[in-house]
Amino acid sequence: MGKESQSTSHDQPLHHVGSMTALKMLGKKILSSKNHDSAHHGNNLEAGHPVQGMRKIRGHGTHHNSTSRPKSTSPNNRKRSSSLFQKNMSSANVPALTSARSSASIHNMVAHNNNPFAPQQGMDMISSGKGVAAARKNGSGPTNHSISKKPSGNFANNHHFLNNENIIYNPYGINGNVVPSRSGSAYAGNNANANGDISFYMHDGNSKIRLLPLPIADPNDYLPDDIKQASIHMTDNFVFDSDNLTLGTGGSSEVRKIRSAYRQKDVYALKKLNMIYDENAEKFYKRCSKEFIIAKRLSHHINVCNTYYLVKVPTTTYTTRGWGFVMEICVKDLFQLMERSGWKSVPLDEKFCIFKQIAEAIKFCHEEGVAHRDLKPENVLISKDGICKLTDFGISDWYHIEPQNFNSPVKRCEGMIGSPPYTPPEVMLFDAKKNYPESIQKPYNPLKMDSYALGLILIALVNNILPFFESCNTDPRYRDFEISYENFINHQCPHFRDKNYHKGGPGSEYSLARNFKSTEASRVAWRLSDPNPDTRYSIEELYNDPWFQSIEVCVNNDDDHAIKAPEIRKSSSDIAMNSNVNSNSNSNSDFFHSDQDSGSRERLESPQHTSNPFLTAKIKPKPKPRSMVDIAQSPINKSEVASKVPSKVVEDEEDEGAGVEGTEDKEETKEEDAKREGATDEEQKESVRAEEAKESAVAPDKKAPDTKEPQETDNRNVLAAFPGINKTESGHESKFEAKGTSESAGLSTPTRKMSELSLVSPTPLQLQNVKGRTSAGSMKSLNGISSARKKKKHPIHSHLDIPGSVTSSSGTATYRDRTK
Ligand SMILES: Nc1ncnc2c1ncn2[C@@H]1O[C@H](COP(=O)(O)OP(=O)(O)OP(=O)(O)O)[C@@H](O)[C@H]1O
Repeated sequence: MGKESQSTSHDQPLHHVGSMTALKMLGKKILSSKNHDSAHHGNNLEAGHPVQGMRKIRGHGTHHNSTSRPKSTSPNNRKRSSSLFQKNMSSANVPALTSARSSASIHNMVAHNNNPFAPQQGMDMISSGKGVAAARKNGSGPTNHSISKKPSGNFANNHHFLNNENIIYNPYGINGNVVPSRSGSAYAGNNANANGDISFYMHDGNSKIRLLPLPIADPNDYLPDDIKQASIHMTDNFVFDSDNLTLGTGGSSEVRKIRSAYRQKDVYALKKLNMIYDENAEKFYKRCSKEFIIAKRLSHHINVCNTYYLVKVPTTTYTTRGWGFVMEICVKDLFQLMERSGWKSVPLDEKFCIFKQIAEAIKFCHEEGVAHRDLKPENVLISKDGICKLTDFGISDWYHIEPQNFNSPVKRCEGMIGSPPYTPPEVMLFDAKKNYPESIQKPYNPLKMDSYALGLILIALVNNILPFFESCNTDPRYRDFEISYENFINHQCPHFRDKNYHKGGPGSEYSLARNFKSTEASRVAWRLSDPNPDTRYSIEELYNDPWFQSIEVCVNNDDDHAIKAPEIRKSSSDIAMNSNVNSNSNSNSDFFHSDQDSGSRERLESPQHTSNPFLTAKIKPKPKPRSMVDIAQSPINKSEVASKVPSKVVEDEEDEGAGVEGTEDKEETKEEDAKREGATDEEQKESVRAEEAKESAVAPDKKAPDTKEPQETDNRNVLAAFPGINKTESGHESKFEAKGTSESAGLSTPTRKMSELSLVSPTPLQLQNVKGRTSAGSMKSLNGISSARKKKKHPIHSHLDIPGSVTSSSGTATYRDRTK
């Protein structure tokens, strides 16, 4: 193995990439897009040209029973990467923490990737062997905001250097030749406009970006019955955050902050999904619905990021029309923690806790019949409580030959997928760029992909570096690792690979074992990252390992942790009915509602005649919207006011026990009511115009609508007709969010750290942090903590409490909590 490199400081000035300007004229759009990293990363990163040659491979592997055997990497392959390298690594001969780009052939992404849980019509593409892959692109993506560009060239010259860190950040391993564009958007193929789809001309400031053709499909058409949704429009119940905050970007998505339309404090993430490459609309819908189905079904574990809804997203100044996932919002991803300068000082037991939480998530996925297949730090989110949450099931798949029969064997895969170096060597053999002979490309076990990635993550967590760039013999450092591995077994521990062997692993004479400071821990890391998949630890073996069992974690799945599920009051039926009434005023709109989204809308408009079994609810017809003249003559709708009374009573009852927050929400609502009732005629007219305009676009700083609409009761009926809806959410309703306690806790200090920056109540994690720094009296002063909170297990580690390179007040701004 190579030697560890010396840390050298190469501070670089912080470059902020400017936001794109929004402009929409004559069917052309340039959407504004703020970069989030400049706001959220505490490190000083200088942008540079992405590393050429670094890659993250991501896509859908093909299954063994595929008729065609696709080659892996193609020019169209999806690329995404994050890279942390030690500075001077070339001279030191050892790479620092890296994650490399991912790419996968469009043609192999979904081969064998069937979706047994989707409606039949949705299965064609998924089992056809044709898939999609997306590239994370260079340019203005949020994560790239804090990195500047250097001329692209050889590998060593294209690192992103962290301030005071000898690691380099290259989140997407993007080729510098790529024309910068908004991250997460798709490039059109040459024939993108061949069908005359006018949507081609609607773009985000880059002519290569495509939009879905109109009408946007109804998500319910692609979902199995049990997770069909009452509300299919994001704007039914959510609004974009007016800060226009981008939380992250991926190869096929942009993640933005949204808020409940009813409780402004309730924030969620919207993963807006983009078409990729030459993907057509149908492939897009099937790909995205599959990801959603997997994510939704896994949304009942504390270490899995909750995915709530698959919704239609309108064209707004924030985003282009399409589909998106409404998700639990997190603070950052693990990669962003690991790149912080303070990461090196994080105690090992905290790192092991993170590792075990990720393992918990993977174990859960496997128990649910899903292989993640793209496990890496970027796909582990950290909640505001410091809890690890697995996300991004874009290339996950059901791994049983018969997906619904968990007794059926594991389905083997073929093809290049995943993210080097987390992609194991047996998968790298399918990388077309490596030109390995087909004879050595063997179908692989997708579960062992997850084991290997876990091992690499553990090594990266502990060493603050990644041991190599790619897990294949074209990487000299990987060859070193293989040789070390064989040496250890041949010369020191011949039984190391034996089942139930739980004696010591490699010691400090091995560079990739040294920092574990325990041969028990190094045993687990090495067993998981065994180059040989046949002897590599399975998740079951990992859980049998005594050292792994001894790791103390902050949270368990049965802990009473609060995940505040989105409140759904309006169903799409309400919108549909409104759309119908207002359709004349929206004829020129590019909002999907205004177009002939007739399939779903017609059903929703007349539920009593619907053929959709999910819409047989006794939907009380919504009162016809009042005309502007009517409103001008009589600003207050008496019938509406009357109908509010019982509705309010119900809410009051519900709010009992909801604590301070419920009270505040009522205050907010009262304010709004007062405002509305005091509005002038002109304001009322404006209000109506705004309501009508909702069909064409969502205003950037849209206020939460009236929360006391009489249809609330009706919507309960609607929701009652959807057995799957809110199933996950109801069990996780937040039991605590005291108001204003962070202020009393004195957490707003100039040198405060990230976990202290909560603008509302401190999390248990924060309480733990505060406990370490304040007296018991101070703890008691953190009042407003409900008994429910006290029941909650206190995390024992401060996973978010990792200082970055920037300690000045300007740096403090970068710690802004995105979940507020
Ligand atoms: N729920 C969330 N809360 C906060 N940030 C998020 C959330 N989901 C995703 N992100 C951020 O956005 C980034 C991209 O998300 P994700 O990996 O799901 O996108 P993707 O398009 O599937 O990526 P790719 O396809 O390139 O692997 C994440 O790495 C993370 O930083």
